[in-house]
Amino acid sequence: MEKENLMCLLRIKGTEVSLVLEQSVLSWTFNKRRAYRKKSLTVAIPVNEIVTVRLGDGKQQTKGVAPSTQFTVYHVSRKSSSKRWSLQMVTFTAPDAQVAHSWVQAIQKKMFETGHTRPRKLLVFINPYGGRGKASRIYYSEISFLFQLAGIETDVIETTRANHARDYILEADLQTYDGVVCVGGDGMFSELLHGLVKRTQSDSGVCEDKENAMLTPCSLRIGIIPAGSTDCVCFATVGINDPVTSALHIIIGDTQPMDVCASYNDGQLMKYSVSLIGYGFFGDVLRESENLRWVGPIRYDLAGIKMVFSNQSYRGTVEYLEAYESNSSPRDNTRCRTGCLVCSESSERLREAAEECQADCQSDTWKKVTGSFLAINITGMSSACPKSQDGLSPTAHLADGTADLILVQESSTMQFLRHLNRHTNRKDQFALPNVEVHRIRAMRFTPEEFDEEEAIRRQKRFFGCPCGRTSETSIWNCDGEILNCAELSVRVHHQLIQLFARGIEDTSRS
Ligand SMILES: Nc1ncnc2c1ncn2[C@@H]1O[C@H](COP(=O)(O)OP(=O)(O)OP(=O)(O)O)[C@@H](O)[C@H]1O
Repeated sequence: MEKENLMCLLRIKGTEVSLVLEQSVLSWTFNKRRAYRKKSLTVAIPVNEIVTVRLGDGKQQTKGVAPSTQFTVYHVSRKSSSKRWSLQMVTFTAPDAQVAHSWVQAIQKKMFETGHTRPRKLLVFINPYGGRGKASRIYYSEISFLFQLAGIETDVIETTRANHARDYILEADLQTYDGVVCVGGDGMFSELLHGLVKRTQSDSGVCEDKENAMLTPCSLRIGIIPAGSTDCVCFATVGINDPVTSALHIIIGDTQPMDVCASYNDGQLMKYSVSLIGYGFFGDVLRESENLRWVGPIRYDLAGIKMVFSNQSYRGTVEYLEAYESNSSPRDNTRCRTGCLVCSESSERLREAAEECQADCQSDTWKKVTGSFLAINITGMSSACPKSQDGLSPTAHLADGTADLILVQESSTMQFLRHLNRHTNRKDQFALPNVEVHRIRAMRFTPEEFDEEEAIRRQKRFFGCPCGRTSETSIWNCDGEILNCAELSVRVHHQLIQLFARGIEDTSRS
């Protein structure tokens, strides 16, 4: 770029501005205070938040101005206290066409220099039934033009059956893509997760069924355009369920690594998951909600109420491997936010400890808790959602190689309700005598059969088990899908996948 173009007098809607392009920021200052006195006089946008720049007036025709002297910058805009992003455009008028052309080239060059993580080609899966059929409309009316504007090529597939996306990823030639995107809910995300992790392991010759296998991290990133009835993964990684916000994170190439939990039963890989793996309460709620599908999304609330009052607990033994020494704990009252140091420093820490882990997993350093559990929850991230803004474990990290294990021992219905209620009122849900929480890297659970006396006691309860009979064991709820077993072991895989996201931005200080 010509040196004189780094700073230049231009016009926005007839008002003179000084436009400055620095290493990573484009800013303009209104030289006349009068017309813009209510607004900030200088506007600055990071170059990496520019979506595109084009010659022309971006449809804001200014009378008497030749379009060839104009250029338009399309960029991310955010309200200070909100996580919602939108697309803004601003049109500059240059003294002549040559100056306008040079500015476009200069901004494009800077975008290229800072934008090596931006995707150029994406594979998009739309679940036409996601979110009660709204996914296709959301994609075609709100998202596809954004990708076009940013010059991103897309191959779009509308799924025709469950597991269509997963199976496609397992077979297709993915070499030309920079990422895969799902337009749907958590179920669609889970399909992409399974497809990508399995595909990566098979391409790299890793046997994923072995519990102690070192899985190969996936190089393709996953984008989530939230369009389902549950979009928890999007909420916990972006901070809001808004399709346009997510699309803009994809376009500018944000990258958020993420831990993945692998669950095994009897030596067999059962599922991968990133948020909740729950036995007892959350397993029963899911099982019960399946019987209530006909009532719609409210089925989860109805099943939840029933299961709270059934107050069913399940005996067994939980063993876990604690996380390595680190500067975080589940009770430290911090939050995993954009640029989290605990996550970014975890790679170094875990690399050093990797060999030790291999040894530990076979040795005797497992800790043990035996009891009668109302709930056993393992969550790889906070599992925040619109209903519970801080989530199941508010301080959990997205990418530090750990999960939080929450054990809720048998208690009265009132005490359990108090624990559940604290997920929504920001009180400490772990500060109760029957609740404990541990930061872990692996866990295994062995159910215990109960004796005749216990069986009779359970049969006399007013609210029986979800299926109407007395159940010795619960089932596991793994990211909203049923694992029909009680014995389970779980292992956390550090930063196995990457999302087009940047974690939740800390907007409290802006
Ligand atoms: N074309 C299809 N037909 C039927 N099922 C599909 C199709 N495409 C995807 N699915 C399945 O639908 C399930 C739910 O999809 P998704 O998560 O996108 O929507 P949702 O509205 O959030 O779903 P839920 O009602 O389960 O919360 C996924 O598990 C996925 O495997």
